[in-house]
Formats: sequence, structure tokens, C-alpha cells
Amino acid sequence: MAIVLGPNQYGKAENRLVTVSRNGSVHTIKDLTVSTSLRGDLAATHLTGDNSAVLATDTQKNTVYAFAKEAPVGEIEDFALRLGRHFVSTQEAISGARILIDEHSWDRIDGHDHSFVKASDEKRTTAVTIEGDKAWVVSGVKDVVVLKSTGSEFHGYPKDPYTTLKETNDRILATSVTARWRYIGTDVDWGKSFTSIRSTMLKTFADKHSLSLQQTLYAMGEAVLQSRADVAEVRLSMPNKHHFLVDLSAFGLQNDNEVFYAADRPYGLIEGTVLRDDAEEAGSAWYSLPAF
Ligand SMILES: O=c1[nH]c(=O)c2[nH]c(=O)[nH]c2[nH]1
Repeated sequence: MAIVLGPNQYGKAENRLVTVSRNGSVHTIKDLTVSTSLRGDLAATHLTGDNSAVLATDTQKNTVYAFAKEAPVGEIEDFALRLGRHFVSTQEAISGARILIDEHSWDRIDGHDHSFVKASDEKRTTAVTIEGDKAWVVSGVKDVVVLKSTGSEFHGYPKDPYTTLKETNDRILATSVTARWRYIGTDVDWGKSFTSIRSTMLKTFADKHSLSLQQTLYAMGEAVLQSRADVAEVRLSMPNKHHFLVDLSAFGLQNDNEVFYAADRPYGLIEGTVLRDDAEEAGSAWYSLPAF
């Protein structure tokens, strides 16, 4: 029996980067959280403490900020590709990189050139994986909270001795969508694609009459693949944010689907992948990313 070093990566996690670009008095901000991870011939530092191949995580952090000055950050996918390719092409021992970027959303305050309001907790995300001269881009959204007040049913499930849930033909359906989609290739208009995928998912959530959150999840992933030839696969994680009808009978009141208790936890957690069965290989695109 021998003990050996398995897969590993290292880098600087969650660099907080905010940029201001100016067009006269009209400012545009970008608010990013950037994580870098490098992979390669890194056995020596783990086994002997020889750091001759270890580009310091502090240097990786500095590179993020310097790159933001040297050229416009642009779309998060392009910034991540730039960073990842830089580390792999300039460090001999480094054969791969994983760059994660979350973009935090700010809205302009109406009619104001340089003041902004944080409208929601929603994030646009990307996870770029570089392996030698190959690159995979998995982009997504996090924490998109949606609710529909009708158009959702849940019934027909097995009843066992522990079942108390009542069947319903009309319930509130609410969730916080986290989705990642894997692009085919890197020749993509990232911003346009993001906007179109996000709106396709929201429209499907709204339009699809739901018999389960699982059915809604599949429909959302399917709609993305039907509308975007440049996407191979969509992974979705959707907590069921339960809204329970409150029993008002003790007060002589009948609750006609109007008064709900919005439960915080526990929550159903519905997760799934929708993919093209002929999609090109994912390589290491998903490796070490959260499963959903
Ligand atoms: O859409 C749903 N899917 C479930 O699997 C489930 N389970 C449950 O209790 N409520 C729901 N709703």
C-alpha cells in the first residue's frame, strides 16, 4: 500500500473586484467575485514543500486586479478566459486553470449617472476551465427568486402510513433558481446569450402549467436547449419554497387560497440535468464544481 497525492488545485478564492468605467459623467460599474485555481505539476510542494512551481495565491490575486486595469473587464466569460489562459501559458508547471466569477447585480438609480441600487441578490456566474489549449465555459445564474400564485398542482403521489400532505390543484409555486449551462465552444456572444437564456427560463417558469417542480425544472432546461444551439447541457437546482395554506377555521374563517405561511425550512430540493444526447464531451468542465 502506498499513499499518493490525488487531484489537487490551489488559488485565491473570492477576490472582490469592483470597476468603474467612465463615459463623461456617466459611470458603469462591475461588481465581481473572482476565484482562481491552478492545476498542474504540483506534487513537490505537497510532498516536500518545494515551492518552485507555486505561483503564489497572492500573485494570482494581484493578476486579477492588474488585468482589470490593463484591458476592459468586459463579459465575465472573456475575463475568466483571459485570466485562465494567462496562468497556463506563463507558468511552466501549470497545465490547467479554473476561474470562477460571480457578477453581482446593480441597477442604475433612475435618471442618475453614477448612483446605483442593489435590486436583488441575483448573480450571473461563470466557471471557465482551461486544460492545455482546451477551454470549457459553464455559465449560469444564482438565486433568481420566482413565484407564481396559480398554475401549479401537486397530486397523484404515493400515500404511505406517513403521508399527511394534501393533494392540491392550485398552489403557490416558488423557488430560487440556480442554473448552470455548458456552452459548446467559446465563440459565443456571452452577454446576449445570458440575457436570452435567463429570459427563456423565466418565461417557461411562468407559462408552464406545473404538475410538479420536477416537471417545471425539466421544461426550463429543455426550453434553453431548444432555443440555444450553442448550449450542450443545463443543470438546475430549485428549492421548493413552500407556501402552506393557513388553517383559519378556529376563527370561523374559510381560507380560499388567500392566506399562506411562507416556510423557510425544511424545503424540498429539486435538482436535475437536461442535456443533448449527442453533445460533445464535457471533458473536465464540471470537475470540482458543485454537482448542481
Ligand atoms: O413539486 C413538488 N415535487 C415534490 O416532489 C414534492 N414533494 C412535496 O411534498 N411537495 C412537492 N412538490
